[in-house]
This record gives sequence, structure tokens and C-alpha cells, in this order.
Amino acid sequence: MKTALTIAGSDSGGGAGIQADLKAFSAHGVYGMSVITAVTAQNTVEVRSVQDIETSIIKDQIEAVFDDIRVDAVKIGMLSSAKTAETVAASLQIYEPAIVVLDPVMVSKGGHHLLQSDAISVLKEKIIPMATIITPNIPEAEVLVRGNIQSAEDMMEACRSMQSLGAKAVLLKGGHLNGEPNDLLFDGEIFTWINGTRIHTKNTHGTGCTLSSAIAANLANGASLIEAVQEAKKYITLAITHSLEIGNGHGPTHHFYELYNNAKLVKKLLVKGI
Ligand SMILES: Nc1ncnc2c1ncn2[C@@H]1O[C@H](COP(=O)(O)OP(=O)(O)OP(=O)(O)O)[C@@H](O)[C@H]1O
Ligand SMILES: Cc1ncc(CO)c(N)n1
Repeated sequence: MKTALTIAGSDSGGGAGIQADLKAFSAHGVYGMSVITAVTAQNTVEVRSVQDIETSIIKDQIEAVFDDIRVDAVKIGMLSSAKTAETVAASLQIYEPAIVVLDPVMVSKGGHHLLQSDAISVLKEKIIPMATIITPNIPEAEVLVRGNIQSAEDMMEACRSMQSLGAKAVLLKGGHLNGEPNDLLFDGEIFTWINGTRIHTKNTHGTGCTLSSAIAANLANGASLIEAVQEAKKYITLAITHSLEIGNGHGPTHHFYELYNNAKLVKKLLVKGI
């Protein structure tokens, strides 16, 4: 069985962060592991408080996993502070994981800051250069490139600029712009639009976490970058289509094991002509 490690924050409400990542890994048949960077007291409405985990424990968690278990892919989410980002960068440098999917989480749906502003430079200088792919949304990309992104041309320019920070590829998510949620993949040479259809629901808690974990799981399972992203887009679309009316705020996405796996099985059988 392939394995994936998420390095991220805990969401007590279960919809985003570590909890979403592990659910997405399982739905893809990947063995999930976790390094917790921060504990958030969070539900579908708000983030009430955050406690950063001591950096020595973050380092120990990373070492405990890598010293014992083969890690096929790493997903990085909430890093919270500059010292946490420094610790993650230093620890990962020792193990040089081949696949790193970075979701540069900055602000929750309710507007709570999940990354302190002095951590941005560490993210840009030490974490992004390790990444196989980074998956910013529009506001996160605007922080990383220090500019406004409103059009398809702006998205292309932002991708180029972020890729030049050292990531192998960039998936800029268009969900925050008006119109269809079309994402743009740039691998340093080729631009590919990964188009979506907007689902009208308020239940989009953890969509970014789910998408990036699905990409990590697909890469761990041996998919090419483009396949990993295209399949993950199908997965998140299904997960939002069947999102759950849980809580009073933004409900979580549904990690739809049966439907997702059945859809893949039906496709396989059709290809084989059965
Ligand atoms: N209402 C929607 N319908 C369909 N797809 C959507 C919708 N909203 C977002 N998406 C898609 O979901 C994926 C996750 O994108 P999104 O921009 O919501 O992430 P995010 O803002 O980082 O999420 P998070 O709040 O978890 O940090 C992208 O592929 C995006 O295009
Ligand atoms: C712990 C955590 N990570 C990421 C997000 C972004 O959705 C969130 N709300 N909470």
C-alpha cells in the first residue's frame, strides 16, 4: 500500500486540516500519517483559538515517521508560524521527500489568520522550493506575488512568478473569482486549464485541504502530475456535490468512498469492454 504524510493543523470540527487530509487519503486507498503543527478549536462557523505545537515535538513527529516508514508523498497545510515553517523546512531537508504537495494555507473561510505574516518569507524561501506542486487560491497567490489577480492573464502571470520561487509546478485555484471554478496548472513550460462547474452550496469547508490531499494521494499512487490534478479535481467536485449539511456554517465536503471508487471501477470495466 502506498503512503502519504500530512503536515498540517488539526480542525476539531473534522472538515479541514489533518482530519480532511486523512479522510481524503483513505478514500484514495492510501495509508495516511500525520504531523500536527497546530491545534485549532474550530467548527463549521469559526476558528475560536489556535495553539501552536512546540517545534521540538514537530521535529520529533517528522523524524519518528521518516525513520521508520516509507513516505510516498508529503502534503503540507497550515504552518501557523515562522518558527514552525523553519522547523518543517529543516526537518524535511534531511529526508528529501520526492513528492511534496504544498497548500499554502493562510486564512480560514471565516477569516481567521492561520499563518502569521512573518512566516510568508520562510514559506517563499524555504518551503516552496521543496514543493513538487503548490496549490494556492487567489488571495494566497496575491500575497505570494504581491499583486492583484482578476483575469485569466493575471492568473498566468501569477503562476509564472510563483513557479520562479522554486516549485516544480503551480496549481492556481480559480474558485475565488466570479464564474466557473477553473484552476490553472503550470509545470514550468505548459499551462493547462482544469475546468470546473460551480456547485451552489455554502458547504465548502476544507475544499482546499481535500484537493491538495487528493493530489498527494494520486501522486503517491503513481499518477503523472497532470493525471493527479485532473483526478483530484473530479474528486473535489464529487466531494462538494455531496457535501454535508453538518453544523451551522460552511459544512464539510463528503469523502465519498463508495461513489468515488465505484465511479473508477465502472470506468475501468467500460475501458475493458466488460
Ligand atoms: N462552489 C464550488 N463548486 C465547484 N468547485 C469549487 C467550488 N468552490 C471551490 N471549488 C474548487 O474546489 C477546489 C478548492 O478550491 P478553493 O479555492 O475553495 O480552496 P481554498 O480556498 O484553498 O479552500 P480552503 O477554504 O479549504 O482553504 C478548487 O479546485 C476550486 O476550483
Ligand atoms: C487546520 C486548518 N487547516 C486549513 C484550513 C483551511 O481551510 C482550516 N480551516 N483549518
